[in-house]
Amino acid sequence: MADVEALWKKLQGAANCKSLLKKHLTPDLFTKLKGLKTKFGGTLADCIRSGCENPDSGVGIYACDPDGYTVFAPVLDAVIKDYHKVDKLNHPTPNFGKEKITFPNLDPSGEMIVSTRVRVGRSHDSYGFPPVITKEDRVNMEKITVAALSTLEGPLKGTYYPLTGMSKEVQKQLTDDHFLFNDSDRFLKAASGYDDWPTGRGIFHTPDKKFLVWVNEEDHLRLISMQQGGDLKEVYLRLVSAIETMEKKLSFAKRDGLGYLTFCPSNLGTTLRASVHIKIPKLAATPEFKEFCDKLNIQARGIHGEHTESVGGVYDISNKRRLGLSEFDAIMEMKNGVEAVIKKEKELSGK
Ligand SMILES: Nc1ncnc2c1ncn2[C@@H]1O[C@H](COP(=O)(O)OP(=O)(O)OP(=O)(O)O)[C@@H](O)[C@H]1O
Repeated sequence: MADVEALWKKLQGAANCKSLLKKHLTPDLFTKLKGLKTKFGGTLADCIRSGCENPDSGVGIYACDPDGYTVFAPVLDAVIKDYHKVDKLNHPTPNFGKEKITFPNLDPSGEMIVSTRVRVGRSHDSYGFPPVITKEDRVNMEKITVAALSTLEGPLKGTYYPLTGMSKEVQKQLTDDHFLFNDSDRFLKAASGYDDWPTGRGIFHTPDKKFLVWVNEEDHLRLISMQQGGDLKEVYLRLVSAIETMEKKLSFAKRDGLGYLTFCPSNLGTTLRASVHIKIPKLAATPEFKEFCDKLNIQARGIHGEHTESVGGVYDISNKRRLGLSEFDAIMEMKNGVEAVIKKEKELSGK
């Protein structure tokens, strides 16, 4: 209890903090929630530690485990509604809309889009999230995930490479090439995301690295499809095929109204982030860039992941909304946003 009180005091003292945690964890709610525990043993302190220690957090709260979304719903629901801009938590049942994906390459000339990537997160429903799991849990989860992955066939057939024992050079190269994660996000670190690093973590990928799975990074699983250029249709359909196959092999955490559950509430619902790395030096230099993206429900990031800077006018543009819409709608929102970005960049370049 001393822990949660100290964290609360820190949050209260952070005058410039603009996180959703600070906005929605009222003194009343704090009093109501501070002594509760989930069935995985998770506490409010486990959820808010990162946001209290990093007052510059945008969201500031993680779920300690799948049950945290129920036990700490009074604060998490408010944060979720605010982040995803929804009034109600009535996420629809999954709908990938495979038969409706007929659009052509988003950048047939290949001049602007460097690469396209779509990812989803999935959580084992019988394990907690990083703040409440042990080293043994991580190893067990790795085992069941890898066993399921090893049954994939055809274009999804690949090999699992554990982080333990992987040389620093190989790790760096894979990370620089945008395939692998690292342990450098201070928000995730404060949320126990890197405890027992690198035990239980690894990457599965096909020989061509077009389908990859991150094991025990931020989420228990991240399924990723990516390739050079702007063929979003090919990238998305490959991912859907992988999701449908993995669903049959593992049991994932879901909640009515919230969709698939992930460690960070910003990811739940579809858990889908579809992005392009795209050269937009002109548009990005305009003062209205952020507003332009906001209006289209898209988000711009640097090209080495969230909280990084752009390099040479190349930005990561992705759908911002993941909850309250279907996977198909999330993909269409990203596609329409990217098309608008391309049009604007061309206009500004006089093309
Ligand atoms: N369209 C893309 N093409 C190539 N690499 C990409 C693309 N989008 C993202 N990446 C790479 O994927 C890695 C992970 O990025 P990042 O952490 O921003 O997103 P994420 O995996 O979707 O997770 P989160 O949103 O939780 O941070 C980074 O190396 C990033 O450069």
